[in-house]
Amino acid sequence: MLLGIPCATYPPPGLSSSASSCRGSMMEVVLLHGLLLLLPLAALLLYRYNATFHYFCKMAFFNCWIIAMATLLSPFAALRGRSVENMKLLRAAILPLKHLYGIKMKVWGSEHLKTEELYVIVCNHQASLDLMGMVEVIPDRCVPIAKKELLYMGMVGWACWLSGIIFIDRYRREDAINVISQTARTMRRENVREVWIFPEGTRNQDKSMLPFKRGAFHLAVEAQVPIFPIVFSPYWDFFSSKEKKFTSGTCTIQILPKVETQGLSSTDVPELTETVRQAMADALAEMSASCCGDQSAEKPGEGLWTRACRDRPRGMALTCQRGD
Ligand SMILES: CCCCCCCCCCCCCCC(=O)SCCNC(=O)CCNC(=O)[C@H](O)C(C)(C)COP(=O)(O)OP(=O)(O)OC[C@H]1O[C@@H](n2cnc3c(N)ncnc32)[C@H](O)[C@@H]1OP(=O)(O)O
Ligand SMILES: CCCCCCCC/C=C\CCCCCCCC(=O)OC[C@@H](O)COP(=O)(O)O
Repeated sequence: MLLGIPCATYPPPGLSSSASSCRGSMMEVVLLHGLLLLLPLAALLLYRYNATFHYFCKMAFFNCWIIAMATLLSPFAALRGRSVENMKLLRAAILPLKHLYGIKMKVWGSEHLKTEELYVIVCNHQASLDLMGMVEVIPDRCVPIAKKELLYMGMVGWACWLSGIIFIDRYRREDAINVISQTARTMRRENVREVWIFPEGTRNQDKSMLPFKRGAFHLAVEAQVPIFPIVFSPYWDFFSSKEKKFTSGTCTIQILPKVETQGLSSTDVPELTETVRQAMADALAEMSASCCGDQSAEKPGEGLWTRACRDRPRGMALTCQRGD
């Protein structure tokens, strides 16, 4: 009996001897089963020895994890309605990923965020893996500002919306500015939540950070709240989407001292933006040199905060608490 077809009637009478074709069919089945066993083995070997395959598997797992968790958690989050409280669920869902990927997170300066006042966080943006670092440090009442496209990612979009994530359309400046101004008004009026923005506006794995968009700085100035710059060390050692590399490694997250915006107005925003970017570029250069042996990152060597503190615009209060 082969695949439910009795050998005696397969092949039909009149063709070659039934015994030899029966043997042939058995061979096919054995080969088929062999192939089915070999495929996972080949996949395992490829995963072990082929960096590109390894990269795509890990990225696929990352995305599947996010989709699965969003699907599982959204119904629970929906019970609460749209609320920043749901960020805790997202956080809990993403926290285990670092263990699965063997990525060690080191956080420096977390004491800076232990304050009752509201603030805006600005952070460099390298890849979607940043989510793993974000959940290490994001304060309880903090929501990210994200591109509108995320909202259309099915359950992921719904989970984001339920968690109070603020969406902007990057290609419609007026709309985006309105959303940011509304966020500033809510911060001032309700005094309830912090905001996390990636001021580069897009993912960037180059050695230096992109020029900063100004929305985050207008937001902080309009709301008259301080800015906390956060810098993630480069992922080069363990992750690169260009080189299709994804291994285990260490990421250091440095929370820099706050930059005050009290008394500043929208005319100070360009200088404020540059001051904060420079401080972050300095921190990134130091981290690049120490974590990844890189000496060529943007303007290294002058020391964290040194330039930002020394060169800050007149009237711009910058609280230099480290290495002043
Ligand atoms: C378990 C399930 C889990 C699911 C998990 C999923 C979780 C996901 C959460 C993670 C979210 C991460 C998402 C990351 C992103 O999506 S990054 C992309 C979105 N972010 C940004 O784009 C950054 C914010 N962008 C800005 O701030 C821009 O400034 C913007 C407002 C969009 C305008 O951009 P653009 O025109 O390109 O450039 P400029 O910044 O140069 O601005 C141009 C002029 O406009 C003035 N401006 C800007 N903002 C304001 C403002 N708020 N008020 C007044 N004026 C403003 C700016 O000053 C420029 O004018 P001048 O040149 O100064 O005259
Ligand atoms: C019904 C539609 C179903 C669609 C399913 C989509 C599947 C997507 C799967 C997983 C999504 C994981 C999303 C993690 C989001 C991480 C945030 C992020 O990194 O966004 C990038 C954004 O900052 C900048 O975007 P660009 O660099 O400008 O690009």
